[in-house]
Amino acid sequence: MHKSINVTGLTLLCCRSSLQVSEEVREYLKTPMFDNWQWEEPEMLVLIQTMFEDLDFVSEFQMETRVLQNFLLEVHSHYNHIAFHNFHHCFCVTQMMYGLIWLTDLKTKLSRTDLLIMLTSALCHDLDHPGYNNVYQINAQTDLALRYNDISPLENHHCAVAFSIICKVRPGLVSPVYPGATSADLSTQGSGSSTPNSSHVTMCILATDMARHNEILNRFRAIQPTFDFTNKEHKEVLMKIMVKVSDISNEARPMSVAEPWLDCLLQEFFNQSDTEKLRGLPVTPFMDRDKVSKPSSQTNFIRFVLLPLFTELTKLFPCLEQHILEPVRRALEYYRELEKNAADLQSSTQTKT
Ligand SMILES: Nc1nc2c(ncn2[C@@H]2O[C@@H]3COP(=O)(O)O[C@H]3[C@H]2O)c(=O)[nH]1
Ligand SMILES: [Zn+2]
Repeated sequence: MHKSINVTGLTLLCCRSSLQVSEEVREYLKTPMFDNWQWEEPEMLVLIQTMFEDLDFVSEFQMETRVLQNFLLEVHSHYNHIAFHNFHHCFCVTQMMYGLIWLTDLKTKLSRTDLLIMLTSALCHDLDHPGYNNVYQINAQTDLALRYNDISPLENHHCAVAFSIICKVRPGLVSPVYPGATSADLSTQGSGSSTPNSSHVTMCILATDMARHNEILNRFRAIQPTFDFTNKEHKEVLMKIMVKVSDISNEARPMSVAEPWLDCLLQEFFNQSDTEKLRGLPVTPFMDRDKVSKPSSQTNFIRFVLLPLFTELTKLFPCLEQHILEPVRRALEYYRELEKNAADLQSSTQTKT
């Protein structure tokens, strides 16, 4: 299901476009206001390269431009042409992570290695997503479910694909993040007591399985009042939370950016539930086109998933209130209003008939 893309052409485009990232765009890229819909995929690759540069990864880890570009091209080619879990989603999650790093001033609180792990995890977190979720994988007894014994089959697969890509483009890019690296960087770039290794990227990607949402959020809630950036466990929970927040952050973006994302998500959801119906599998209720509407999908998701998660992160970083919490509250009001209008319309139609 990989895209057939002319890699040489894309590389050329990358190189050409990299000359054009203005100071203004670099600053805009650091905000949750960023509008992904205005950019083509080759431009997004250049923007991701810019993120690596502006977080000093390129200089700090002596990344060769060619190796970094090869890595990004491999990542790009391993996202599928599907409605939601595609390269645009990968870009948005990575860009939100990048924005959060700047907004929370994490550059002064975590090591460059930790930040590289977080950005790499965001980039790789949905690699080769087939457009059908874990429940489907398990119910349909797919190869992925069989391979991973029904345990986070998709997330384990995303990690496996990430590894295969990283091994392919090694050593330039991954030496600070992965074990077995010969680079002396490993000993100098480490974050205190924690030696960076592959398990950190795996840890972050596996944390995106929503089946583990409450477990991870509750742990963060418990440590949040006494949070200590030098505590290894605290830091790891924060890294997981940052990837999770970035992954489900569409509603923190301007409505003009967020709403088309919801259309994409529902398209993928409905496709899955249609397939479930066709194959006689249990139908996932929140994906069922006969039960779900745009407003009902969002009011529940915002109230029960987004607000509790974003509120907890905002306690640690109060500056995030205006950047992620307020837009999500506005989105809730917007969808509540739509839900109410739809209910009013339905009851007035019923009265007439
Ligand atoms: N209803 C709703 N679900 C979302 C939204 N963003 C993310 N999700 C869900 O959160 C999940 C995060 O992990 P997945 O990528 O597997 O699938 C995602 C969707 O099921 C959203 O804006 N609305
Ligand atoms: Zn995702």
